[in-house]
Amino acid sequence: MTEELPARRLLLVHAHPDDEVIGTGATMAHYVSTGAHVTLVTCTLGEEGEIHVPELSRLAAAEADQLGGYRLVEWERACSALGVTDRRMLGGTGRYRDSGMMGLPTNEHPRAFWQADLDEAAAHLVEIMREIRPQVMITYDENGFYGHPDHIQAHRVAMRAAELAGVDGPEKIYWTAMPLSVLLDGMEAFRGSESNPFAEVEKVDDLPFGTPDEEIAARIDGTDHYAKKTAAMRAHATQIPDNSWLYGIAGDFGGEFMGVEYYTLAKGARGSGSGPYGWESDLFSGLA
Ligand SMILES: CC(=O)N[C@H]1[C@@H](O[C@@H]2[C@H](O)[C@H](O)[C@@H](O)[C@H](O)[C@H]2O)O[C@H](CO)[C@@H](O)[C@@H]1O
Ligand SMILES: [Zn+2]
Repeated sequence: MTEELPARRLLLVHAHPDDEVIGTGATMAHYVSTGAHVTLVTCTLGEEGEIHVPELSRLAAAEADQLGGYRLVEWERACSALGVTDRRMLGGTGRYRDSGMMGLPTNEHPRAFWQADLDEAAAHLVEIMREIRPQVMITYDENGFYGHPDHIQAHRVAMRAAELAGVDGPEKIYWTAMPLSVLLDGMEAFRGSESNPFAEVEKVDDLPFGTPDEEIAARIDGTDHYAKKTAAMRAHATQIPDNSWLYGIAGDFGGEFMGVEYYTLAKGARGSGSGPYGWESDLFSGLA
């Protein structure tokens, strides 16, 4: 199968519809534009999410429980905006359910991803790895970037699958990250602004995420694709309201802020890089 695919193949493992764009949208659009094969695997339909579109409020889990189906459509539209055609739901559409925020009763739902059997869930991903044989995989760190149970489980399943897949698994594994210097710039840029996501944050260490700059391995500049990322964010209207601070960043910083995404390297050898910490500008750097 892989002989029919492009030489460079990137696999991304995300928890909910909208995670793909928020954390890695510019990276996905960038690699699609370079001719790489980009495969997105999303683990749940986001059934327990909020709804920021009032006329859709009755789709909520506590009412019609139809939000998952609606977010599937949002996810398809967002992937189309990014140019990502190979997009899959782990184990098939609806196999694993959004677990809700940590500690909520929804964590105990029988189909909650947080309850998934690790090797059974990983086996679904191994199947995709054996088909695609990605050289590079992107997922979250052990804390799921910010501690959501589905993000933590996505990390565990992705790392377990890479272990089980052996030679068919990725040679390099990256975890999404945000450099502390970028967070500090963001706190400064938003100081005093109306929709300030950092309003309650006294110091950067109070945030559930943030990585020392020297621990970052790659900085992917997808500023050329910032408009695609913004269009993909707009596709996720139930999760990202028009007045979201994410658009505020885009407005103030343009592509510079929203179009650049950062990663730590969890597996594989770092390729050539630049700057004070040798940040790679290509996730496939150093691969044959
Ligand atoms: C980006 C992300 O992972 N979003 C998740 C998250 O959404 C949060 C949740 O609705 C919370 O109640 C809000 O206060 C917070 O602002 C949201 O980011 O968790 C949802 C439920 O598991 C999930 O559907 C959504 O995709
Ligand atoms: Zn998520």
